[in-house]
Amino acid sequence: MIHLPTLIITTIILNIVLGITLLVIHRAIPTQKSFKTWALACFLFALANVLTSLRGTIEQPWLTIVVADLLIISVPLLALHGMRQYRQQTDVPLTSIVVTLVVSTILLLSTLSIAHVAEAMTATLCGVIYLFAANYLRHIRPTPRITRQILMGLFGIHGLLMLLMANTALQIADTSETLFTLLLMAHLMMTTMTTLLFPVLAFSHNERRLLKIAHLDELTELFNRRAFFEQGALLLAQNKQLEKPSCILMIDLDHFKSINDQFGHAAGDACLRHVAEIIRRTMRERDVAARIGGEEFAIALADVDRQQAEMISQRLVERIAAQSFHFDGRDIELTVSLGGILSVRSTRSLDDLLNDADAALYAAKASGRNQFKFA
Ligand SMILES: Nc1nc2c(ncn2[C@@H]2O[C@H](COP(=O)(O)OP(=O)(O)OP(=O)(O)O)[C@@H](O)[C@H]2O)c(=O)[nH]1
Repeated sequence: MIHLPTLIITTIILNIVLGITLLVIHRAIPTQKSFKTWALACFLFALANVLTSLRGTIEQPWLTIVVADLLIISVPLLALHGMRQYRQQTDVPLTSIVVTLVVSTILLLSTLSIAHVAEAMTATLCGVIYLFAANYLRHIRPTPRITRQILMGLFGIHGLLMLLMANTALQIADTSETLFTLLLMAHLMMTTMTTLLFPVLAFSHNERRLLKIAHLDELTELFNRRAFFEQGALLLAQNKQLEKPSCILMIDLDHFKSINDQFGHAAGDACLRHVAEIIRRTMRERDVAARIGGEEFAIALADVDRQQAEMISQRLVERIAAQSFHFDGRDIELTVSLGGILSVRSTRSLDDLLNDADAALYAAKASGRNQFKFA
């Protein structure tokens, strides 16, 4: 079993190294202030550990408990602040940090005489902030799902662990030091892994952002026409290699001109975003969905048979018709027509399949709209 002093020294050294690493990254990309914030969090964590370890040596509880605990609380606060800076790419007000630290100071001063209660309170606060941060990560997009999920998991575990630490601190009299050391070790591992993952999150986020500029339709954030031809062709090639059928769907809003005329262009844009969102929610990870023209969407489906393709098409048409759309307090009736083509041997080009899907779409329009047809 690792000794508590060894663990604390390891924590201090590791956090200083991590902090320096994050500062180096910040020097390389000075516009990303979040790295400086995360570096500060590491240094404060190291300092907090120095102060905490002095608890048995110097009789200055305001320093070894109040200041140390405030530093510990500021660590998840700064991690969260860095994520907010990252998401918003602007200066983020420090209000929430200041308010939390002021409230914490008051609570710490009032519980100072009962050290375990102060410790439990600090751990509880940290736990809650980590859980909040785990939830906040859901909003950082367009980051790859896996990076986000790992970080969310780490923050979540970290939050629960801190709550467990709070509980342990309250019962410290009957709890062995071993459990506390174990918890501290897990806490240390979490901090290290989270800090190491921040740059990964940031770089993959940046890469996604560049990808987004080149490949995404600005209005709907689905793929644009060019990206559809690239990604769709790739999917067809994969299907061909796996000897799986390929399916292309084309979707066109019904009477969209009259929606624009009646409710205005902004309402028309909102309708397009609404339809895109339903498409996004209906698609699976490997499907390729795009806005390929003004009010025209195309989808290449991965790995479906005729029955599944028809089920997806029906679901899309029905969902769009069923979900009433409101804009500026007014109800807009929105339906789409859908044309599909399923090529069993997948030897045909994307262009070719799109033409057939377009013909089927035309047939769906001719048959009265708000329906799907397959070629
Ligand atoms: N708001 C908005 N309108 C667009 C956009 N791109 C194209 N449009 C409009 O979409 C309308 C398309 O109209 P049409 O091609 O006549 O088709 P429709 O009225 O939907 O009729 P059907 O397709 O036959 O049901 C035109 O009025 C375009 O101005 C866009 O990005 N935003």
